Amino acid sequence: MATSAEVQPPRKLVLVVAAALLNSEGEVLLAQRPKGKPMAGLWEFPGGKIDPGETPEGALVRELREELTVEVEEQNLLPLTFASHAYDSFNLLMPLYVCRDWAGVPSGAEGQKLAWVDSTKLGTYEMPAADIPLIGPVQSAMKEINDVGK
Ligand SMILES: Nc1nc2c([nH]c(=O)n2[C@H]2C[C@H](O)[C@@H](COP(=O)(O)OP(=O)(O)OP(=O)(O)O)O2)c(=O)[nH]1
Repeated sequence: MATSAEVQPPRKLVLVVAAALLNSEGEVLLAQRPKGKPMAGLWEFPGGKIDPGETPEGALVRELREELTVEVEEQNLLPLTFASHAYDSFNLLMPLYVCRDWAGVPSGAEGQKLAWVDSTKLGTYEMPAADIPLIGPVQSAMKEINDVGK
């Protein structure tokens, strides 16, 4: 006999897209999830859900404009890695892009705090569980870019 736990509907797959914005100081931008949102207070890579019919890159350009007031060209979004994580209520799939070129100065248009973080401090910010495996690849990308700049 099946128990109620066994007949839970399958968790839905939520597609989110995010960016590691890297500045000329060799830092990456993190945004703090605002109060009232799930996972409020945690630090994340800017981005958001992909709307129906959008490409991931199109969604990311839109999200960066809405959240940070910066303009990014799709050609400046370079795929880095992805997060795949089973949260309690949904499965997250989130491609992560590196972006080093944008127009404007990032500001938290939705009231979110922003932090430019150097590679050694990245692990000290509390992030969503899905983001933990992203820290290593982002640090490697930062190191590679900073080494080339020396
Ligand atoms: N942007 C972003 N979202 C992340 C990260 N890590 C992570 O688990 N998430 C999760 C948190 C949310 O459940 C989901 C993003 O959804 P969201 O609610 O912020 O997206 P959205 O901007 O479309 O917001 P909304 O329209 O639903 O208010 O992905 C990350 O690094 N960046």
